[in-house]
Amino acid sequence: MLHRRQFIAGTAAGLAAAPAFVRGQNLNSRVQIAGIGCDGKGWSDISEMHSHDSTEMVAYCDVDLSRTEKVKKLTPQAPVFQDFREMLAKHGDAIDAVTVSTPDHMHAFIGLDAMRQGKHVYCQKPLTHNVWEARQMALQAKKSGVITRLGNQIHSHEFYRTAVAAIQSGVIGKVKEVRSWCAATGHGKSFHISRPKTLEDVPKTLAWNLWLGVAPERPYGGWKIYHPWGWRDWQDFGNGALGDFGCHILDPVFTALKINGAPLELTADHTGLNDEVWPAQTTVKYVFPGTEWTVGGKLPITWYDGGRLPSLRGTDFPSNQALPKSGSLFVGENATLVLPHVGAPFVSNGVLLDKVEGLNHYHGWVDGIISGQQPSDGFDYGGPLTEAVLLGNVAVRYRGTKLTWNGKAMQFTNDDSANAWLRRDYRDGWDIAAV
Ligand SMILES: NC(=O)C1=CN([C@@H]2O[C@H](COP(=O)(O)OP(=O)(O)OC[C@H]3O[C@@H](n4cnc5c(N)ncnc54)[C@H](OP(=O)(O)O)[C@@H]3O)[C@@H](O)[C@H]2O)C=CC1
Ligand SMILES: O=C1CO[C@H](CO)[C@@H](O)[C@@H]1O
Repeated sequence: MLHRRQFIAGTAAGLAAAPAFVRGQNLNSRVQIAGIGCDGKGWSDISEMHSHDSTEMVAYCDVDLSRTEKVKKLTPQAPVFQDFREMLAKHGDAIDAVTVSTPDHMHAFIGLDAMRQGKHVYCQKPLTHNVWEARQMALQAKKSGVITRLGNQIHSHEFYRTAVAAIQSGVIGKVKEVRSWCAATGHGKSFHISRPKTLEDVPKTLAWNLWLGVAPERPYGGWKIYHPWGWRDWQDFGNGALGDFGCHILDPVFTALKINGAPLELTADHTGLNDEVWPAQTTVKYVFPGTEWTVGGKLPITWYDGGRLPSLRGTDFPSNQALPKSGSLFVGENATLVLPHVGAPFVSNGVLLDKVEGLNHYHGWVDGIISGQQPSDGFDYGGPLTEAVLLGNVAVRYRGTKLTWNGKAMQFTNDDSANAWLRRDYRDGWDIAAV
């Protein structure tokens, strides 16, 4: 039998073309994973992958070495890098798969490069920072034949799975309309109007240029101005509350109603936008094509964030009953289903729902690599979901204007200027090639 390394070396030439899961099937060993982004959500992604019986964490990468203490304790033998490109170049033979848990602006740059090298990818939500990148991620996953999963772990949670099964059992009838909302008002910076004036020195452990990556240059502002965590509200790095929570809260809507098409049109309203940060409160009215689980040819879905709440309660939903802080209302022909964000779903007519067991989302990806079966929520699904979410932030730039969208052509059809917001200009040396 070939040694693992020999096997990989022997097949490396054909790797990009061959389905990469072939490696996992023939290894007779563990799935060897590298974690990119080691703290914050990265730490939970890494520890969950590590807890699978058939994995080995073989390398780590984080642009800030001060944030790698936990992974060094977890597997002291695994090398730690600051630049994922160096990690893949020097250690790539030992790596079957990667987790990408960096801030959003780097997901596509890293994820595409990894998939082009035949690595399976588990990537945090939203899948990318802009619509074009989401399309490229889905195309590359298909081209490389790798096993992918979006890191919206609640997709596999008992509550979301229960709601999906209930809707598909017909308990509320076909769905007429959906309202989804999120209490978050960004992450505390959505009222800032400009960048910090006082700048702190870059910590010695942090490679600021690598943190910036594809984004335009700007000085390191200080702890939590951008890194870690604070990047979410800034347009160059994150996508505000919609980008942060859309792929969580809209996920059961997409899964339950089998939405796999792009919206037909969308209109946004909000509390104000500058050139730097996303608005504090946003509403996006989408119209999607109807599906087998909806009434008629069109499905309205409305998104609210920053504490805005839906006014429409739907069939039989008592107007004095409080809505959860975040969640979705599925207005059906016969009743309304309320799905709190990570809360037990309930139906307005009091029908008790059959509980569906939750699954380990992270392990589902590893099991997919081992079996060669793409789990639900791969980039073929996470790409379109992310596109829909991020289209909302394009509409935010055209407050009050209805934008019509041709998903297949990836184009707005009634305002060409909006098409410029589908992707960004990449910093010199950080370009992303189309698939
Ligand atoms: N699924 C979920 O429930 C959650 C998902 N997320 C998602 O996870 C991702 C990360 O968010 P979060 O952990 O809160 O962010 P943080 O800023 O706290 O952490 C990101 C980590 O990635 C590192 N990093 C940044 N850029 C790179 C790079 N180019 N290469 C390698 N490492 C890098 C950071 O280092 P540094 O210290 O320099 O910033 C840090 O350790 C986001 O996409 C977010 O949306 C977040 C929370 C929950
Ligand atoms: O996905 C996420 C889940 O919740 C966090 C807040 O508590 C978010 O900020 C994060 O990005």
